[in-house]
Parts: sequence; structure tokens; C-alpha cells
Amino acid sequence: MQRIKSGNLKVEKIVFDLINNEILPKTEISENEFWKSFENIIETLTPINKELLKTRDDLQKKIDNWYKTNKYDSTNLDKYKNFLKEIGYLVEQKEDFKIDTKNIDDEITLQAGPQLVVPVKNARFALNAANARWGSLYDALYGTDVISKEGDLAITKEYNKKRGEAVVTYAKEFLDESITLQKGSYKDVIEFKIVNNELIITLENGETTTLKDKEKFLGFIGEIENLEALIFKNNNLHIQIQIDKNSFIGCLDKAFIKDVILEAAVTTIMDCEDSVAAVDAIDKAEVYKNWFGLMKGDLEDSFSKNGKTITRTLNEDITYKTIDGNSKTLHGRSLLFVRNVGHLMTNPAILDENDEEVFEGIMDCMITVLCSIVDIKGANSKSNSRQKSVYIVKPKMHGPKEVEFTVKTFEMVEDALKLPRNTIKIGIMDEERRTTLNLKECIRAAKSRVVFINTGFLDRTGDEIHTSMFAGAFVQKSKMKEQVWIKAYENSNVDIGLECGLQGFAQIGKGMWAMPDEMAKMMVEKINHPKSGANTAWVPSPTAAVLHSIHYHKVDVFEVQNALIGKKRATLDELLTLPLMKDISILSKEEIKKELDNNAQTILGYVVRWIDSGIGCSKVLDINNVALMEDRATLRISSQHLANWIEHKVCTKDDVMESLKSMAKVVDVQNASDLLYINMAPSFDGYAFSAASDLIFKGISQPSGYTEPLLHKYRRELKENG
Ligand SMILES: CC(=O)SCCNC(=O)CCNC(=O)[C@H](O)C(C)(C)COP(=O)(O)OP(=O)(O)OC[C@H]1O[C@@H](n2cnc3c(N)ncnc32)[C@H](O)[C@@H]1OP(=O)(O)O
Ligand SMILES: O=CC(=O)O
Ligand SMILES: [Mg+2]
Repeated sequence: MQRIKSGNLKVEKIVFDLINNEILPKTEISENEFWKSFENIIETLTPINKELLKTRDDLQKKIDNWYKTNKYDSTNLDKYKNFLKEIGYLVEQKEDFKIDTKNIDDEITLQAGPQLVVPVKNARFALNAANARWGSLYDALYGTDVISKEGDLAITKEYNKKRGEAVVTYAKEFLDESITLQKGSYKDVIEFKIVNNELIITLENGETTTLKDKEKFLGFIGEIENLEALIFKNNNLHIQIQIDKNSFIGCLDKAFIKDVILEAAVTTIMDCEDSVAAVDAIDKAEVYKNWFGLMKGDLEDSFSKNGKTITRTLNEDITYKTIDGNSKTLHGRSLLFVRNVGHLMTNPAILDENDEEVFEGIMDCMITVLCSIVDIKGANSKSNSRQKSVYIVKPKMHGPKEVEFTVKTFEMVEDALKLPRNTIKIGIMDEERRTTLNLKECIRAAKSRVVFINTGFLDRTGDEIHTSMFAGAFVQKSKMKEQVWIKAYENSNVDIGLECGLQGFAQIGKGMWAMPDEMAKMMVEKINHPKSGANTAWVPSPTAAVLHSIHYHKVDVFEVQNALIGKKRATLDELLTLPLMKDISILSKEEIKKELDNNAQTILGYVVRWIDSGIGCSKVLDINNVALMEDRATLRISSQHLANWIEHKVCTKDDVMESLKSMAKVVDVQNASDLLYINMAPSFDGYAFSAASDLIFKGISQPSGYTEPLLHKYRRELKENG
């Protein structure tokens, strides 16, 4: 690879050319200005970034030492709390305040709904995600287990009419509940008409009716004599009933309903972080190019599916007519955030004056914001933010000082790119223990920029284990969600968000549904997110977004929040109650083996695709054959968990190695249909197997228990050595 020298920076050509030849021409910033200011930013911020990482290490050492020399007692936490205060892990909580973020899009301030996450390195998926603002309820129900797949409802090669009927019944019951009729049910409707500026609905028995709440009907697409779609709004989310008597589904329906389209992924996070494997300049260029294409509005990707070549582009906005004859537009795409990486990693795409790799988080910020200028200026065909804001999600920050650092980075980038102050907004991931415990001060540090806080339950669990590695043996992974600290963490995030005035300004979000194929289960469990006062929650796919949006029709989150304001539901003691096993001897040999095998299988299943194929997020079967979404955060949990059990002698290193070897064979078999797949067994000496082993056996010494340093190391070695 060729490096270009720009001032003191040495930039890989692929990134240099992308910026100079493609991105900068869409801005009013010259090459000279850009690279000069970038160099200044790197020079100024690198030492601060290093210092913050040193603080993480110093604190961790002190905590490790405390656990080794003191008995942690969850029934008397005074000594422990004093210690955490003394070392600055717990900071003083100052006076009350409210955030004052401005220029925020309605999707954040007014709408409660699903938030989709997608690896931005994958253009096909990224485009699909951006378009997932609107999704077919019929498709989401037909293709998933929300409708039983048993017996005569099975998904068959040809369209299963019985299954189709069950889908339509489900959808019409949903309509009955959310845009209720004055009389009857959508199941009885035979015709929709607009008469004298009113929606008139004819039922099978000849009676006519309309909506109970007439305000919920907004307008239509098509002509009054030939309605193509009816547009409704419930709890600020739109619903379209599409009508087409000539369509395959429409002609089977009494009222010729072809589909019910739901406003689904109201916002989407384009992820540069944990779902992405980007270890060098080539990878980073791909990531940035896709984000730039999304901001320019012209990203496209061609691929073959079911024997056909498909070219995917961004959807257009939706135009409809109101009943009084005006034309209105609904945004056609999800409002996009971009998740930059955190403060830890560096990347060889750019070297600084000391020939050191620059911090990737700083590079991400400068380049992703540069890519967004075309949107801020409105110089794109399909816009993202109509408020001229750039939405950056910042993961894995440890406490208020690290948030302050992000804000300083944003300020320098705004100055360099000539953007008004506070153009760059921040989504603060509450996913490290030091952030949870000091959340109010973290929000204060970004009070004019915050547009979301969100519980990243997966990383947070990893950090829970790593931080208190030496306190004792942690409970099994499957027991983690029942623990005192998690409930306290989830509740306190919402309470503090409300206390700091996020309602109506920013999202209070909940974590990922990590079982992409278990949609029936999601429909039962994930309604708890809006019920807990969260106005958004993560979903892994467009289908999950459509289904999860139903929850926001059922629950008016803003009402829930109003009832919660002023209530404090979690104490510091609860947050500090570690999920430790009371007595490791109660675990049987079989239970231990099952836990080891399960962890080993998911680690290997994920790592082998990461290292060998550069795939950062995968669906991996667990030991019960449930397909789980695995990314770096779930890997952090599994590897830290095994490291902890070895440390506390729940098992030995040999037990874990035995598990890894036997599970490697299982994973090899699972991947047998992939012609490019390289088996891990029987030699167990490939890059992937070594990475998986290191993640566990060197887990304690990994910074904050993160997996990315080792994943990057092995992936780069593999790339370099072919
Ligand atoms: C802890 C955290 O940080 S969580 C956040 C990070 N995690 C994520 O971002 C998860 C995002 N989800 C994904 O990457 C994927 O859904 C996976 C890896 C879990 C599963 O991927 P696959 O096995 O390929 O899924 P599957 O075969 O069921 O579906 C593929 C189809 O769904 C679409 N799809 C799946 N997930 C997504 C998504 N997140 N966004 C957009 N489209 C998606 C694909 O575009 C594809 O459709 P297409 O053929 O029309 O292009
Ligand atoms: O980033 C999300 C998480 O759960 O971790
Ligand atoms: Mg995370």
C-alpha cells in the first residue's frame, strides 16, 4: 500500500484519494485546509486520548487490587463506595439541569419507534436499513414465527393461502386496535371511500362507518375514485393500507387490501463499530464510501438474489393527498445516525508525526462529518437531516471526562469543517459501568448536543464482568438478565434521562434484540421497552423493525414517561450489586460443561467469520440451536465470562481448551456448505482458533475486556500473510 505525505501525516492512498477526489469536491473546503486542520486535530487530541486510556488502566488496576485485598460485600457497600469515590471512579453529582439541544429532527423529538442497527460496511444491508422506514406487515408476519409455522400454517414453496389468511387476520386485528372503527372490524370491511372529505368505510352487512378518532386519517395516495393507499397516524407513527384489486393478495381480500405498510425503522444507526470488521485503510475506505453515498443520496448496490440481479437504491419520499386536496410528504427513509468507534482503537489508514497509527475515533469523526456536509448543505437528492444536524453515536465512553473529550473533538471538527457550533449531535451509549454510575454528569458534559442515551446491555454486561473480574465468579450468562444490577441499570437510565429533560428532545433507548429469528418471542418481550419509558429500542433487521413498531402503537411512550417523571427507581447500591454466584459448588459438572460449550461455540462461530472473512456481525447457532446475533459486544461477554470462571476455578484452562476443540468441530460442520471456509479442526492452529483462544486466555489483560485489539491483530496478520 502506498502512503501519501500530507504535512506530518502519512495517509494510505485509498483513503487520501477518496477524501480528495470524491468527498472534498462536494464541500467548500480545500484539500490544503482539510489536511492541515486534520493534522492539527490529531496533534492536539492524541495526547488527551492517550491520557484518558491511561486513566482507564490506572483505575482498573486499583479496582483489581481492591478486590484482591478486600472482601466485596453486597450487603454493606459503604467501604466499597468510599473507595470508588476516592479513586475518582464515582464522581460528584452536581446540581440538576436540563439538556438544551437544538435543531433535532422530528424522528427523535416526536416519534417513538424502533431503531435499526446495520453494519455500514455492507452496502446492500445499509441501503435496506435506510429504506426500512416503511415495511410490509404482511411480509413480516408471513415470513416469521409470529404466525405459527406448524401444520397447515407452514411456509410452503407456493403461497400458503391458509397462512396468508392468518396473516391478514393478525394485521386486521392490529388495525382494529390502533385505528379503531366506530363500528365493526376491519375484517368486515368491503370498501373504503372518500365522500365529502370524509373517510367512509362500508362493512359487509351494508352499514357504513368511519374511524373512532377521525383525526387519525391523514389522506390518501391515488385518486378519490381509485384509491391506492390510505394514510393514517397513531401515536405519531404512520400506517398505510394499500389497496389494489388486481394484485395477487388484494384480489383475495374483501376490501382489496394488498398490504398494510407500517412506519418501522424511524431511525437507523449506520454502524462503523461493533458489527463491522474494519482493520485497515481498505476497510475504512469502504465504510466511509458507503456513509458518503448515503449522505449524497446516491448509494447503490447490485447483487444477485433468487437468480435475479437487483440494484438497490435509496427510496424516494412518499407523497400523499390530504382530504382537503393538499399535497404532503412523508420522509421515505429512516433518519440516519452514524456510530463512530470508541476512544480505544487506532487504525493504520493514517500515521501521525511519530509514525503512530491515529486514533480511529478521531478519524471517524472527522471523515464521517465531512461526508455529511453534502446533507447539511442540502446538496443531495435524498436528504437525511432536515434540521442540518449530523447524528453521531459514540460508544464505550467511560465516564464524564471521556464525554467531554468527545465534545472537544466535535468542536474541533466543526471548526475545521466550518460548521455552526453544535451541528454534531451525540448519542451517548450507556454501556460501560463508569458511565452508568455517573450518567447524569456524562449527559451534562454534552448537554447541548445529546440526542440520545441508550442502554447497550451487551457491552455493559461485558464491562460488569471485566471491571470486577477479581471479585468472584459471575453467574451463568443465561442468569444475567435476572440480576439486581441490570434492572437498576435499565431503570436508572430512563429516570436520569427524564430528570435531565430528554423527553421531547432526545431518545431514551433500549438495547438490541439479539435473536433475529425469534420474532414471536420478541413480540412478547420487547413491548417491555416502550412500557419501561424508552422511546426507542434496537432491532437487528428490517423485519424486526416492522414487528417491533406494533409495540409503539400499543403503548404511548410519552404517557409512560409522564408517569415516571420525578420517580427514582434504582439506588446506587443496586447498581453496585455484582452478579456473583453465591456458591460455585452448587453448579453440577454438566452445568459447567454446558456453559463452557455454549460460550466456546458462539465465540468460535463468530470469530471464524470475523478473522477469515472479515464479517463483523453474524447469526451464530448457540448450543440449543438458537441463531443469535453475535457481534463484538456479545463476544466480549462470552470471552470475559470464561476468563472469569478460569480465574475463580469454576473450571480449568484445560477444560476450556477441550471445549474449544470440540466446539471447533461443531462450527466446522455448521459451515460445511461454505466452499471458502477453512476448517479449524483438527490442527487448531489457524488464525481464527488462535484468536478465540487468546480472547479467553488473555482476556483479563485486554483493555476493559474489549475484543477488538485481538480481532484486529489476527485479521491483519491473515490479510498480510494471505
Ligand atoms: C451490541 C451491539 O452493538 S448490537 C448492534 C450491532 N448489530 C447489528 O448491527 C446487527 C445487524 N444485523 C445484522 O447484521 C444481520 O441481521 C445479522 C448478521 C444478524 C443476520 O444476517 P443474515 O444472516 O444475513 O440475515 P438473514 O439471512 O436472516 O437476512 C438477510 C436479509 O435481511 C436483510 N437484513 C438483515 N439484517 C439487516 C439489517 N440490520 N439492516 C438491513 N437489512 C438487514 C438483508 O439485507 C437481507 O435482505 P436482502 O437479501 O434483501 O438484502
Ligand atoms: O452496543 C450495544 C451493546 O449492547 O453493547
Ligand atoms: Mg456496545
